[in-house]
Amino acid sequence: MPSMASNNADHTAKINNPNGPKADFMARRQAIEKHRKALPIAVVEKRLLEEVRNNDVLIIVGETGSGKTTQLPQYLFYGGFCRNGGVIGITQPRRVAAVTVAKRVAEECGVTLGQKVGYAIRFDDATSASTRIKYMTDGLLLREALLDPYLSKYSVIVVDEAHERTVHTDVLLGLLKTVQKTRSQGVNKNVHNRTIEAENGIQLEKENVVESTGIMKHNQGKNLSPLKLIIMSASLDAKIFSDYFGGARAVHVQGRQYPVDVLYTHQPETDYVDATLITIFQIHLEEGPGDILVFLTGQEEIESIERLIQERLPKLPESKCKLLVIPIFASLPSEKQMKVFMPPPSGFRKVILATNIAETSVTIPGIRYVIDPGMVKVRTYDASTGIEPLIIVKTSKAQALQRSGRAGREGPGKCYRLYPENEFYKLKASTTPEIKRCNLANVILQLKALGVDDILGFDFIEEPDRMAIIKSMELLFLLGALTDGSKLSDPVGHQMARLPLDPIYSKALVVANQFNCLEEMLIIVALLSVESIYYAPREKLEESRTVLRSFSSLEGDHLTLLKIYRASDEFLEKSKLVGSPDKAEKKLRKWCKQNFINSRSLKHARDIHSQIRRNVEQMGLCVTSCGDDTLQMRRCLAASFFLNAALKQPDGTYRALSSGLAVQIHPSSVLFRMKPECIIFNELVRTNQNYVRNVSTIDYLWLPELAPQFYALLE
Ligand SMILES: Nc1ncnc2c1ncn2[C@@H]1O[C@H](COP(=O)(O)OP(=O)(O)OP(=O)(O)O)[C@@H](O)[C@H]1O
Repeated sequence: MPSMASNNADHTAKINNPNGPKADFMARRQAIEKHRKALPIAVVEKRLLEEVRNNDVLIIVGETGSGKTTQLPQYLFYGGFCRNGGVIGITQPRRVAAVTVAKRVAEECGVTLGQKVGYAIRFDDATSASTRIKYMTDGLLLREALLDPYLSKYSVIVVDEAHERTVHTDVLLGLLKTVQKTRSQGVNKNVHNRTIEAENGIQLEKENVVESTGIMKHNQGKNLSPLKLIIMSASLDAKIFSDYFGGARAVHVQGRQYPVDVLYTHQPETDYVDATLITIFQIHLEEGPGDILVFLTGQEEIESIERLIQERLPKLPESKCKLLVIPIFASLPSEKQMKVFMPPPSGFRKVILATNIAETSVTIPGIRYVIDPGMVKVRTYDASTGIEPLIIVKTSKAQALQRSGRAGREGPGKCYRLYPENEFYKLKASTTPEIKRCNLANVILQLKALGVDDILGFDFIEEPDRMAIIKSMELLFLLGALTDGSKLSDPVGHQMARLPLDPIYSKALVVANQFNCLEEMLIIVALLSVESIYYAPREKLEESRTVLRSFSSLEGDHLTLLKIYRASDEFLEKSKLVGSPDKAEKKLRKWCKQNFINSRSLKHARDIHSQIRRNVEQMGLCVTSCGDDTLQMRRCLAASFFLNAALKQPDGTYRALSSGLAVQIHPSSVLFRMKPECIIFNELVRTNQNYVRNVSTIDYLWLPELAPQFYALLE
C-alpha cells in the first residue's frame, strides 16, 4: 500500500540509501539546497540585502511560502549583518512557529539547533553564546527589553507575521521605534549616570536600570551599532506600517512556489461542524495522496470533531488508507504539538485538527488539503463592564489567505473554504488589532515596567480606545499594582509584572503569599489558566456527575478543583512508586477517564503549575500551605477576586457588584443548586444568559474588610 504521507520533495531523501547514512545525509542536504534555490525569494536575495543596507526600516510583503521566514535571516547572516557578533532576532506571534522554523533553518544551515540557529520562547531557551539567528515570540522579546532596554545584542530585528497585530507585536513596534532612534543617534556613548527621556516616554538611560542589570553594565560606554528593523508578512497593509515608520520603504516579493486551488461552497453552510466532517471524508475517499489540515475554533470543538470522526470512520466505504487524527491547539503540551510535524505511519493519511495556532508561518510536512470553515474564536473586551467574553467570529481575508497558504508548500494544494465565494469578498481585510479589543491591564503593566509612564502618550501604531486604557489603569490601581502617582508600586506592582499571568491571577499569588496559602493558590491559578478540566460525554452526563460528586466541596468550585488536582497528584505519585514515569502517566490518563477529567487539560495545568511555582520561588516568595483551613482559603479568594463578587437577589439570580450585570451560576458549578448569598467567580460566559463559572461562596462582610479600596468607593 503506498504511503499517503506526502509528496514532499524533501521526504524522498529519507528513503534508505543503499550507500549508507552518509549518502543519506548528502542526498538530504542536496535536496534542501535545491529546494532553497527554487524558492521565489531566492532570485531577489541580492536586492533584498541592498534594500536592508540602504534602509533602516524595511517592510517586506511576499506570498505565503515564498521563503521570507526561513531564508531572509540566512541571507542577512551571510550578507554580513552578524559581523560584529550581532544577532538577527526574528519574532513570531506563536511559540510553535518559533520552534519549528528554527529547527528547519538549523537543518538548512547544517548546524545543531541552539548553536548558530536557535529559538527562545517562554520557559524554553534553545540558544547559546554562538547563536546568531534567533527565532522567538514577540512576547519574549518584550520581556528581554526589561533587562536590556537597548536590545543591544541585536543588529537586525525582523517582526514576522506583523499582520496578526497581536498586542505584543503592537507594543514591540512602539518600543523598537524608540530603541532604533536612540541607537542611531548614538546617545548611548555616555550611558551611565544619565536619564534621557526618549520619545514614547521610555526612559532608556535611567541610572537605576544601568545599576540593576548586568547587561546594561556591560554596555556602559560601548558604542552600539544602529538597529535594522524589518517588518514582514504575506498579507499586510504595508501603508499602515510605512506611515508609522515615517514613510518606510516597502518591497514586494513576487511569486509563489506552488499553486493552491481555492474551492468554495455553492450555498452558505448552516452547520459548519457537519460540513467540515463531510469535507474531510470526501477528500479522504475521493482525492489523491496528501494530508489534511482543518482550522477549527478551539479545544472543545477539536475534541468533539475528533470523536465524531472516530465514530463515523467505521461506517465509511473501505478506503485505500486509514485516517490518523491529530489535534493541535495552544494549550496542548509542546511534545504533543510536535506530533503534527511527524510523518504518519505507512498507509495512513493525517488529518490535523488545528486552531489558528497553525495559521501563520508554519510548514506542516505532507499537507496538501486545507479545510477552512471561516470561523475563529477571539477574545473581546467590554470596557464598560470589564467583561472579556470569547466569541466566535468570521475570519478576515488576511486570515483566509494565511490558511490557504498552509497548502501548496511542497507541491500544488487545494483549499476548501466552507462558504460561498461572494462571502469571501465581504470579509474584513484584516483582523481587528488585538490592542483594540482586549483588556490592556497586562500591556500597561509591561509598559510601566519598561519605564513608560505616560501610557496615553505612548506612540502606538494604532491608538487603543482611551476608555479601555483608563479602565485598565483603574483595574491595576485597584489591584494595588500602581501607586497614586500611576507608577508601578513596590513591591506588589513589580512582583506582578514579573509573573507571566493575567494581572488578576498574578495578584492572587501575591495575596496568597500574605494569607499563607500560596501552595493552594498556585494550583488554583494553574487550573483556572486552562480550558475546563472536566470531560463529560453527553450520553454519560449523569454518571459523570455522580463520580465527580466525590470531589465536590460545598464551599465552591475552587476548592473542588484543588481536591481534584491533589487526588490526581497523589495517584500519580503512588503510581510512580510501582512503575516507570511513563507507565505512571498512562495510569493517570486512565484515572482521568474513569473520573471524567480531561487528561490533556490536567497535564497542561500541571505544566503551568510547575512553571509559575518556579517563578514565585525565584521572586523569593515562600510557598506555604494553609492546610485544611478552608476558611482562610476562601478569605484569600475573596481578597484576590473581589472585583468579581456577586450578591443573590430575591429572585435567585445574582448581581455582579462591579458591573451591575445580572448573572446566574452556571449549571456546571457545584454551587448551582445551593445558591449562597454572596459569591466570587472567575469567568463570565455569555450565551442567552450571563452565566458565571468557577464560583466560591464568601461572606459579604469580607469584601469591605479585605478590599476597602474598592468597596469603600462603592458605598
Ligand atoms: N519545517 C519545514 N519542513 C519542510 N519544508 C519547509 C519547512 N519549513 C519551510 N519549508 C519550506 O520552505 C518554504 C518557505 O517557507 P517560509 O516559512 O520561509 O515561507 P514564508 O514566505 O515565510 O511563508 P509564510 O508567509 O506562510 O510564513 C515552504 O513553502 C516549504 O516548502
